[in-house]
Amino acid sequence: MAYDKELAAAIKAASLATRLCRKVQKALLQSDVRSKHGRNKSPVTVADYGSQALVSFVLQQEFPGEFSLVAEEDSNDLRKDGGGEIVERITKLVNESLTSDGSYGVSLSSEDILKAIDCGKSEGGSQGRHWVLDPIDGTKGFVRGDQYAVALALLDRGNVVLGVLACPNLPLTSISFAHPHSPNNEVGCLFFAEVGRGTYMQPLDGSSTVKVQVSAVENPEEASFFESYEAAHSMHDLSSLIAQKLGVKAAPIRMDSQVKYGALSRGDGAIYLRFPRNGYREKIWDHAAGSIVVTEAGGVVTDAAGKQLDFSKGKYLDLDTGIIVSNQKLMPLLFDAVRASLAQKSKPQP
Ligand SMILES: Nc1ncnc2c1ncn2[C@@H]1O[C@H](COP(=O)(O)OS(=O)(=O)O)[C@@H](OP(=O)(O)O)[C@H]1O
Ligand SMILES: [Mg+2]
Ligand SMILES: [Mg+2]
Ligand SMILES: [Mg+2]
Repeated sequence: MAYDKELAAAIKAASLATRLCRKVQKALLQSDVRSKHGRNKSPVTVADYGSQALVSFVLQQEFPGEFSLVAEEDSNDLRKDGGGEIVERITKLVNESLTSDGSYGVSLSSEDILKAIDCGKSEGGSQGRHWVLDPIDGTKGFVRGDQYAVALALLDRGNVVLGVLACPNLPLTSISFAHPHSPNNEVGCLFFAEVGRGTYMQPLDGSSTVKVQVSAVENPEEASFFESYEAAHSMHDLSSLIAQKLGVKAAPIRMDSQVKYGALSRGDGAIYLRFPRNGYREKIWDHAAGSIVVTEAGGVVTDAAGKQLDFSKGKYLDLDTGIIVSNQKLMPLLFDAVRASLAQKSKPQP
């Protein structure tokens, strides 16, 4: 089919990147965590950089000459004084991952690594093809030892046409409230979706593949919902008002990153609510892979005004107030509850 070669390359790149991330998460030292310059001082680790360098390198090998990548990280902080040691660590990690795979027979220099990271500087847009990468989505979760994802998607003329979501800490079986976390649960899932062909899930070793579908729940009382782990990333009070209006009974499932989209695509919960605080602009790499994984599993992803997400405008998503995700049956009810809750919140308090 249309994107078979791209899908195979994306699965390969994301799988290699998760090997690197798992290794780093196991041995995570505080010194591996840096604050990004400027905005919000969000954390970034050797694994974010290593994952981006690996995915960028693999995609360039697979698609020489026709390559555009929009990715979260850049090498600016690494090139500053004192960055040498961390670049060496990243280089070692990337080379170890490439050697363990054996496909490319190369050893990259520190400069090759910095260049590979900076290949992610494309602005995207509505023309041609662009890869979209979040090398670690949910870095805060990663550092905490919780959920995170390597999220890779392909845009073709502004539309997401494939997505791969590798979730190294997500149990292979449902995490819904009926089946709470169990320490014996095997973890590590990879979701992939191609436009018109559905969504599939594999264990990270690729040993089997199952087609997944969003939950068929029609009664909101039986639905459960996901939201950001970090209260700073989404207004939990607004989500709980929406849930209350819908009649949702279960407590929210708070999880980092696009793992929420993956879990929703296989029916672990039926609703994902994301309402960033005023002024936060959503980036395409935080939603591209997750959104196709959900829509190809039969779900719906819109902004709070009911409009489809538009990935064709460059690095940012231009959207109304928030992102809501659910199945087709619940969406009209959810949309009404969102509208009523937003109106209630915007009324001056007596
Ligand atoms: N203020 C604010 N509001 C909304 N979103 C923000 C904000 N700051 C950061 N981010 C982005 O959130 C990404 C993490 O996803 P989640 O919010 O789903 O998970 S979590 O709550 O952080 O655990 C996270 O992705 P990563 O940087 O890749 O981890 C950010 O892109
Ligand atoms: Mg980040
Ligand atoms: Mg992210
Ligand atoms: Mg990230």
